Formats: sequence, structure tokens, C-alpha cells
Amino acid sequence: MSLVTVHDKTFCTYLTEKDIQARIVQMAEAINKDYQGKKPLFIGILNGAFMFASDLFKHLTIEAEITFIKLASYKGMKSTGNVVTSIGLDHDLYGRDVVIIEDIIDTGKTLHKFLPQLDHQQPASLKIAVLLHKPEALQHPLNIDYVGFSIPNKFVVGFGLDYNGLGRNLKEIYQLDGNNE
Ligand SMILES: O=P(O)(O)OC[C@H]1O[C@H](OP(=O)(O)OP(=O)(O)O)[C@H](O)[C@@H]1O
Ligand code: HPA
Repeated sequence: MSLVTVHDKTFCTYLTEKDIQARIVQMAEAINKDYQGKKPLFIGILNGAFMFASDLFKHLTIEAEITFIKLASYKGMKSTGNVVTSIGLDHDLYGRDVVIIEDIIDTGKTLHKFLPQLDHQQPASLKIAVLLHKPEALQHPLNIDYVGFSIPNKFVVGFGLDYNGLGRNLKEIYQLDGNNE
């Protein structure tokens, strides 16, 4: 187990690069199977999802498009509940098969606020692919179609996820060390 310090907090290894990459391949295989003969549009949610979206997309063998939007609501380790969109959607979703790509679903507030905006455009289908999910933290029921890992309710960094802007470049996923919460 290795430790990293990000700002004032210490985190320890939780998921190795190998674990993450192996799971992403499995998720891509499931998506390839489910969307055979279709041409889905993937929507990555920046910033956190950039790494997961990139690695997942590499393993897709179906015809697919990808776009990104930028939503943010976290300050430090807490959701403000105020989901701010700073880059909006540039695609028409009417009649499209849409897959949201998220790095993490924690309280569920981000997607709870954002999904109705997508639904409003009447996509043919709307699914969610998320690398990490904290079932104990979820405050809004969400149908999640592809989950990489269900994890305990502890703050995590790495592989796109940050603590106050830092830690996104770590290749592994680290969990807040119990002693400094
Ligand atoms: O389920 P929730 O409690 O809403 O948390 C999930 C959201 O929090 C993170 O975004 P954040 O607001 O930290 O912005 P970032 O992606 O730019 O880091 C993450 O990327 C998700 O979008
Ligand atoms: O545990 C987390 N880590 C980093 N960003 C997050 N956004 C929601 N939950 C988290």
C-alpha cells in the first residue's frame, strides 16, 4: 500500500492501475454488446471524467461519438448542491442513444439536476456509465447502467478525481486515510 499527500490530506492506495484498466475493458465489452448496430453519443462530464472517458472510449469497437460538458458542484470534499454548468451541450439529443460518462456518483446531486435537461430533448435512450459509485452516500435514486466499482463512503482522488484541484493525474485511485478525515 502506498500513501500520497494532496494539499493537507493523506490518501492510501485503493484501486491499482491494473484493477481500473481491467474493469474499464469489461465495461467497454458490455457497452459494445448492448449498442451493436447503433451509433450512441457519449457525453463525458468534465472535469473529473476526462481520464475514464478517454480509456473507456479507446476500448469501444462500435461506431460512437463523444462530446463533453462541464459541470461542477464540489468545494474541497463537500458537495455544495449547486451544480454549475460552465461548458454546455453542443449536440441535439433528439432520437439519439445517449450514454453519460461520469467518474463518480457520490450524493447523486449532479446527475439528479442534469438528467432532466437531457430527457427534455427526448433521446431514444439515456444510460449512465460510471467508474465509481458510493451507494451509502446516494441521496437521489438513480438508475445506473454500468458501474465500475461500488466503493465505501470515503473521499477518493486520482484517475481524474481531485481534491481541491490536485490529484487528478494519479494513475491509481486513493482513498482518504482514516486518520485524517
Ligand atoms: O454525485 P455527486 O455528489 O454530485 O458527485 C459527483 C460529481 O462530483 C464531481 O464533480 P465536481 O463537482 O467535483 O467537479 P469536477 O468534475 O470538475 O471535479 C464528479 O466529477 C461528479 O460530476
Ligand atoms: O470522493 C470524491 N473524490 C473526488 N471528487 C468527488 N466528487 C464527488 N465525490 C468525490
